[in-house]
Amino acid sequence: MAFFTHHICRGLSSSAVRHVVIKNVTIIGGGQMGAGIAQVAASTGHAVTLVDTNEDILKKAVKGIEGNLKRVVKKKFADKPEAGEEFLQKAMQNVSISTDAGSVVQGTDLVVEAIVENLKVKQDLFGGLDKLAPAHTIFASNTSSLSITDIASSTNRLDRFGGLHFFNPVPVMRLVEVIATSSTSQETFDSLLNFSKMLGKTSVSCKDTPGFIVNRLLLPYILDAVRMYERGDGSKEDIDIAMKLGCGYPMGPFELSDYVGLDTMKFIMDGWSAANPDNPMFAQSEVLNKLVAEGKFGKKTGEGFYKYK
Ligand SMILES: CCCCCCCCCCCCC[C@H](O)CC(=O)SCCNC(=O)CCNC(=O)[C@H](O)C(C)(C)COP(=O)(O)OP(=O)(O)OC[C@H]1O[C@@H](n2cnc3c(N)ncnc32)[C@H](O)[C@@H]1OP(=O)(O)O
Ligand SMILES: NC(=O)c1ccc[n+]([C@@H]2O[C@H](COP(=O)([O-])OP(=O)(O)OC[C@H]3O[C@@H](n4cnc5c(N)ncnc54)[C@H](O)[C@@H]3O)[C@@H](O)[C@H]2O)c1
Repeated sequence: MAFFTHHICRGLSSSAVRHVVIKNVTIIGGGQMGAGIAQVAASTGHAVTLVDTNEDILKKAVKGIEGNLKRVVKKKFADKPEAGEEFLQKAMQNVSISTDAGSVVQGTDLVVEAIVENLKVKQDLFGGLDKLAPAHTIFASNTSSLSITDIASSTNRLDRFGGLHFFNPVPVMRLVEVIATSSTSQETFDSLLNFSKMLGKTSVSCKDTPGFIVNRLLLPYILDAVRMYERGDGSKEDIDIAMKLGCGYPMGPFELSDYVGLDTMKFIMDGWSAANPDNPMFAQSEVLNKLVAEGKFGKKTGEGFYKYK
């Protein structure tokens, strides 16, 4: 099916381009990404339910969202405190939490999944929700590296399934990769593009290929940095400094890996190593495996490549 590119609709009048207006959003996974997506969706007028299996994670997520929004208010409404307070209250009223995904999805327009980077866990989640969500509900995964086609295969709504790959931290990073599979309907694709626009994001699209655009280019870069470090050619500190001062990156590869989460990095690596067993690029990283085995996942656990206070 030929898709509209999101800058040019190929010869069709605007009336032919339809999309579902998304108001109620269920975000599954209250970790780094889910909380960030919830913050942005709630502060742009969407009714958001953040779902996780762990109640404590949900409570921590809501506290983090409120803290981040207070930072936004301090800056954006510096000379309009009342308007700032109203913005904060409205956004927070848009956020609710639940540990019961099955009941929440029965009243939702869009499910955005941001759970652990494991294909079977994602498939099991969507397979169960598919039986409970209304027919019009669109499903989207925030996966970093898995195939949207493979994730969607556990459902019967292949036409209403796509990828929405946000970047960390979601409130700051302006990009969303909007991914259609060969079964995604035009209406679904346009709805996901429109939703991204309503969030204030800039979207790009590409085929449903491993890592989409950014991660397919980011993975080799980070892996080469890790190999350089493992060979003893340079310290992790100097490699980070070199890429920040030499290329203007806000974070070097080791800082970024700690920020993303070494557990997630390992999930991604394991998937790509298994899919490409003969490609030396995806050979396992000893230093990554050791850190993860020791529970050192980076910023989220207080230690990864670096120690955090
Ligand atoms: C190790 C082996 C690896 C094996 C290979 C596997 C590789 C796989 C591929 C990689 C993984 C992919 C992961 C994912 O799918 C894709 C990604 O998300 S990649 C990550 C993209 N993100 C980045 O590159 C982030 C780069 N860093 C930055 O932009 C900045 O450092 C920062 C994080 C924004 C922090 O900015 P600073 O200026 O340093 O610090 P401040 O605290 O002043 O923040 C500035 C500004 O931003 C606001 N802000 C910061 N953090 C948050 C937050 N969490 N939520 C909301 N707002 C935040 C802060 O308020 C400031 O705003 P201001 O107050 O100034 O208006
Ligand atoms: N961390 C990043 O920088 C980043 C960026 C873009 C995309 N992603 C992708 O987003 C997803 C989440 O990443 P993260 O960094 O937020 O992970 P995270 O570990 O911070 O959060 C994952 C959350 O999902 C919850 N969870 C796991 N299984 C669940 C289930 N069956 N039902 C409900 N909740 C469940 C966990 O309790 C946890 O709170 C992954 O697919 C990852 O590849 C991560």
